[in-house]
Amino acid sequence: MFENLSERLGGVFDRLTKQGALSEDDVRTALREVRVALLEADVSLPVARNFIKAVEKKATGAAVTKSITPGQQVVKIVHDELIAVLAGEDEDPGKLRIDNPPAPILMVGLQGGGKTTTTAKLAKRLKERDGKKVLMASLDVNRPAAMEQLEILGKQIGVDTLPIVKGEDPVAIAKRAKTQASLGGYDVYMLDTAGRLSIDEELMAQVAAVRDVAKPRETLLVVDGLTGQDAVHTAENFDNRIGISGVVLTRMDGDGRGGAALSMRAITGKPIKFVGLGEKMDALETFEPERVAGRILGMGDIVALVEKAQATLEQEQAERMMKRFQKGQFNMNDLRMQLEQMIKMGGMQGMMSMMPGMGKMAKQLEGADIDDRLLKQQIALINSMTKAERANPLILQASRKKRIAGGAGMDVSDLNKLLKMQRQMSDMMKKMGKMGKGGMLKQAMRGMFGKGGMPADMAQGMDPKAIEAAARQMGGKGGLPGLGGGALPPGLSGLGKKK
Ligand SMILES: Nc1nc2c(ncn2[C@@H]2O[C@H](COP(=O)(O)OP(=O)(O)OP(=O)(O)O)[C@@H](O)[C@H]2O)c(=O)[nH]1
Repeated sequence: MFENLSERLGGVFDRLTKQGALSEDDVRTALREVRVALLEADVSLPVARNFIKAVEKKATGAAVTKSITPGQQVVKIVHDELIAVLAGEDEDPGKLRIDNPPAPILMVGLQGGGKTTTTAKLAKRLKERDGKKVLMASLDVNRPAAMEQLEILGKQIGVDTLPIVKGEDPVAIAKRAKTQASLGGYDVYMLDTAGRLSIDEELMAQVAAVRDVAKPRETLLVVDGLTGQDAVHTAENFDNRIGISGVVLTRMDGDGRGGAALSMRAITGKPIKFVGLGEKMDALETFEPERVAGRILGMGDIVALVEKAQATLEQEQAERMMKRFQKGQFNMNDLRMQLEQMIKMGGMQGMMSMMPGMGKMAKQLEGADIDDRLLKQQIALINSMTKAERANPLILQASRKKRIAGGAGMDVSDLNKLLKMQRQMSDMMKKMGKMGKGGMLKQAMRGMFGKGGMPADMAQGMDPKAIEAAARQMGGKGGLPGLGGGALPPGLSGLGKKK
């Protein structure tokens, strides 16, 4: 149902194959296409616009791990955002309020949307999955065939229907259904109201009158998912007049554009509880945002791959480094990894904005024209060392230093700064390792390599005094606000100074 969107996005994402953090241009190009694709999938303009805005914010400068491409990263961000919009706050969309038996469920919608079919499908589901005793009643007095249709479906699925009494009005039928449900020991009774070709006053008044006597626990709007924006308007109308608790989108098995789901959730704010996927009585499924998002993108594999790559890489790296740090080992390879990680996290600024108490500093850096140049130069210095030198920088004598600096096109004084930085970080690691018996280090590592930089739980898990002590150990003359003493190794305090 979302072929258009997936094909288009596939094309865009294929082009984004470079490594490194995502540049604004990469993201913008991709998002322009995403937006067109959303509109083509019948997502309404304001919804598409807001969607793009949210993704843009998350994607620009997003960290990219080694084993995935920026394109894959964008897919993941778009995917996550789709889920966020589709799911809203609902935890379990398929769960209905059917406490206090008999619980009334009111089914509303336009004619031909699939209301009667969905009533029966849902009754079958409640009976079979939840073991509920269900009674169904047709309130469609305008079309006697509709009442018979429900009766036939009831027999087919083994669910009772309220006997048809000719000449009764919908409110009277609703009252009779309630009485029969109470007397018969039913858990649920479902009221299938009459449909109209379009929304009209008479229809709304009739449904409102039924609602007032039945006081439904759930009022489910059944709409044809293929009608796109019309379905969204219908939902808005029914919600304003009757008040709905959820939506069932039918005909999602068709080959329509399907963007209605996204607009529906974003515009009405009502949860999509079920989707109809065919004419058969079993063709009703709980609405699963992950599945729909996967279908919209047609890229479930990539998303899983990205998640797996990130998780494995992060965990392996974190564990390996933690073991070394606990022993107080911190050589040039470790330093290089740290510097690379900093670049991936959006440079100094990006990293600091993720660290507790350092948001202010990140702001100050904003105007300071800092790029990743210094970090890259430091990495270049490390790269021009031999394997033995990286593992044990203590062996670096004057001649080696000259060779290394020359190889990286820098001065020996730059290399000395880098060496000092490595020594201080190594000392710090030793102290931190002893201090918290690994506890603090573990937190710090998880913060560096876990999801999304430094999580809030890191700040919570840390003793403020320990943070201060560590900050003091990290040295540096220009102390950072929010972290007691200086927090940056001296080599890094030269950031931003143009060479
Ligand atoms: N492919 C497909 N067909 C469906 C789905 N849900 C309902 N239908 C079909 O749509 C047609 C109309 O469904 P009804 O349940 O009679 O529609 P209604 O909203 O009750 O219509 P009125 O009773 O006239 O108000 C039937 O042929 C159903 O089998 C679905 O999810 N997928």
